[in-house]
Amino acid sequence: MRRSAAPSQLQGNPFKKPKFIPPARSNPSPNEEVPKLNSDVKLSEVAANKNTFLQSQNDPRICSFNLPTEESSRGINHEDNYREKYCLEASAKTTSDPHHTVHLAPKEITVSKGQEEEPDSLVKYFSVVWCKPSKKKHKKWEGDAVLIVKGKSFTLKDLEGKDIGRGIGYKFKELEKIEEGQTMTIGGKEIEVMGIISPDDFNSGRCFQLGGGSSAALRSSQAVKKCFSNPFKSVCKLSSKENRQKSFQNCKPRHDPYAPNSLVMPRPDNNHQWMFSKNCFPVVDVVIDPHLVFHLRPHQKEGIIFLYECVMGMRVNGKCGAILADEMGLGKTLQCISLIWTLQCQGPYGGKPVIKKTLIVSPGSLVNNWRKEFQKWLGIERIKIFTVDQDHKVEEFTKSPFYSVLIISYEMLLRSLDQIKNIKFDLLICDEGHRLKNSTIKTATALISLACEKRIILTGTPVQNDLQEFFALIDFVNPGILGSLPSYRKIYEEPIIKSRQPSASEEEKELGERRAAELTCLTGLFVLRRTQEVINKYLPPKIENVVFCRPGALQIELYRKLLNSQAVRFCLQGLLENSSHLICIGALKKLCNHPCLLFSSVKEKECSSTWDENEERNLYEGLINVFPADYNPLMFTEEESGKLQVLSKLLAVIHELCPDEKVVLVSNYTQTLNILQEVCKRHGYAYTRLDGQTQISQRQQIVDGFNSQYSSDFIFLLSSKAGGVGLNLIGGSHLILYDIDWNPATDIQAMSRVWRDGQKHPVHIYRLLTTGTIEEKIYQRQISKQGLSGAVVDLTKTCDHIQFSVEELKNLFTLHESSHCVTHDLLDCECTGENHTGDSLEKLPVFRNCQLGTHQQKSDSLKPVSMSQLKQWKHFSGDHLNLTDPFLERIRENVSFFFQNITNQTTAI
Ligand SMILES: Nc1ncnc2c1ncn2[C@@H]1O[C@H](COP(=O)(O)OP(=O)(O)OP(=O)(O)O)[C@@H](O)[C@H]1O
Ligand SMILES: [Mg+2]
Repeated sequence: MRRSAAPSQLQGNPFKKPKFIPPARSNPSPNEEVPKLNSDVKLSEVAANKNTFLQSQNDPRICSFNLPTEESSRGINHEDNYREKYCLEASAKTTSDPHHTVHLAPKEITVSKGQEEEPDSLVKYFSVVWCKPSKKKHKKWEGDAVLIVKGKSFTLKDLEGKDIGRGIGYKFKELEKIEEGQTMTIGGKEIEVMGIISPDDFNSGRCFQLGGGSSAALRSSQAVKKCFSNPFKSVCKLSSKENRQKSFQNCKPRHDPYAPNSLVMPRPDNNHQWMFSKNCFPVVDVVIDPHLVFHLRPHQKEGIIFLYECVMGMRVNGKCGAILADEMGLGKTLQCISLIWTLQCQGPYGGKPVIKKTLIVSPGSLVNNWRKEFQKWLGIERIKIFTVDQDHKVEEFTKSPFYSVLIISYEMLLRSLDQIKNIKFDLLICDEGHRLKNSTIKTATALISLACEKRIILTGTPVQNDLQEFFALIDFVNPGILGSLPSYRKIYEEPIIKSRQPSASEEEKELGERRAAELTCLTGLFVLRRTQEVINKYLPPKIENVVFCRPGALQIELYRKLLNSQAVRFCLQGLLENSSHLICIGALKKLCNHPCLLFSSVKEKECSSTWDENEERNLYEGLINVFPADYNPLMFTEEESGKLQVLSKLLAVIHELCPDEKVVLVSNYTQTLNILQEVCKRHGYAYTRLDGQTQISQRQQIVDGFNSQYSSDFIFLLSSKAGGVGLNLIGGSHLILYDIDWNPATDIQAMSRVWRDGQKHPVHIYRLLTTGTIEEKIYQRQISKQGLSGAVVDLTKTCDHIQFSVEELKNLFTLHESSHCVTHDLLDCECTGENHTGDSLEKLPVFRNCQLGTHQQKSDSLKPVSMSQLKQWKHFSGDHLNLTDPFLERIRENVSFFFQNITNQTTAI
């Protein structure tokens, strides 16, 4: 029989070959069975939570069988090596699975009408080749497939996971006897059985990775070949024997690996040496510059080892990408700088540098922050940095031999793509790289087109909430590792999503969980996320307050009027266009910030030509009459807004009690910032401002100015959406969130700007909400299950993405005038607001602080607090304030309720 087109026929039968080798297992001996995951290892836990299927990405129980051997990690024995510990744990838990059939509980075995024993639960899997039925002796096989036999029925799936044949009603005995080499006609296709697939290989999806064009084994072998032919060619060329001998003699580590506290990178194993050390250079220890090590936090040392292993292709065979998804403020920048500096000066083979040029792409507002961080950690002499801006073009970098690092914004990158493409970069770092989650957008396409193999994405946002976005990020750093998008969808996304439906069968649930676990395992090798807790101990205390401000009399009157408007009533009857409720919500939010904002909007609309047709007419009608006849929005008063009154008093007390401290004042709206700015002026507070309109080139200057101890600025006005991401505002130790966003990520991003490394003072955070209004509802949504689930951490998600039922809209459009705090009413708390000290914190489960452990998702500080966590906070009504907090004391008469939580309470406030 002639075998032709099926890929497995060209490569031989994969199921007769050694099984799929997990990519990072770098040196399995040829005869060694690759350990499979023991089902005892509770992989199902990983997927149990619908939204957290990848939460244990780096769970050592799953992945650590890929960790380096004792020999290969010898060099880092000066450090408390977290991996060694986990390696042992994992080896005890891994085992090979000899079974090829799945026997479910015997009670499921049924007897058919014909009394033929027909256990429906007995499922077998085979690798097959198929073609259309023909009488020809020499078959022309058209493709590989997976045959799934269950009872009397079967399904044939191609290697992209699509069903290509189905049949029922076969004789059980016929199907039972299927064996290797057998040919048969089934479902209109002729097949030949090539081998048996273990349930484990099927459930994990590995059988789809083998044999086909997207096979992981094939991919990695291709990648190996590619790397082998070109690994470090550009940086370590040797011409003559003489040169080589000379170089060999000079092969010494750049820094002493045995010095106390030295940080030494893992040595490459034999397999790596065979692939990459073409000139057979001796292996030399790569040692991080002690100057840097002195400053590094333990998690940063681990992060550098992780990044090193990834980009060196030591974790995933032939793949050199990584995602560092540490939470905000953990120092991703410093970890990358350490990596760049190390690879630029050193390498494991003869000490030759691994990289020459690095490209860093970041949001415009962070370009200069990168430069500053390089200077901060390495000084100006060690490394030459080039930042691209209006006056410094890429050409300058190209012409000069001095620069080794190019830093450019995403926007500039698009403009200079042609020049960038002509430069050979050995390392590409994309800061705030979650923007590449959509591979069709221009920036992503541009970056994908760059030839550089070593790619790192940095992001403070977890990457695993949306399976398609996850694919885009993974495929960017390690192209092809998850196969093609269609096959990824069939093999991972569809079963995982199906398994989360309430209607999913046990079988579907199990399959989804196994696929999720496999995906986790595969990607966890090069995705690392640690949470804020790892640096808490280096930070000063943080006092977080949620402050419920009583609305002003004018606000209440206007609020009632808006709720009685025709527009709101139509919304509640479902009579208006889809987006009408957004207009109503927008108006209520403006009113909460200050009535003058609403006044201006109404006046603006009245003058607009579209006023007559506009739905806003239904909303605003009669509203102007509620304002005093001579109302002038420019002459607004603080008393008209509950929050503004509180803010004004807060600023005064901070100014008075802490004259050396500064305040970051955040709003999502430019117009509101204008009001806040006016307040600063009226009180004579020196301020600086950064919003969407601020020139990118000026942003770092503004930040530096504020952070400087010599600056006279008291207040930093920040539009969080416009420029909050990635900024370090440690000059401020009080942060006031003036308004609330639907997306908790926006608020959390803003709040993380001050409580970070380098902060000297205790940090006070005030979140202002107007009691009983829509702001409370938005807050409740943030902290409720509904808000906590799903991709709440995605900064791009806006209110437009939220679907509201009429019931929810009714709740949104209700003003609770008599409650001190609707949020507290909802907590099921028995206290009456008399200085409740919160439920015992001991009752809370103890969460591990990094992804390498369990419960990672729960301790993720990017998640807003939950309702039950809020109940643990101290809380009290304004009337019962009985704390020594002088700041709260000063605002109590305008506040109906407080929640307070203190982290790191080591020193008195
Ligand atoms: N080991 C360290 N010692 C002292 N300060 C540090 C250390 N590591 C980082 N920092 C400082 O902490 C601040 C935050 O670091 P960085 O900007 O790199 O955080 P990040 O992880 O990129 O956060 P984000 O996700 O918000 O961008 C910076 O000012 C940085 O200089
Ligand atoms: Mg950053």
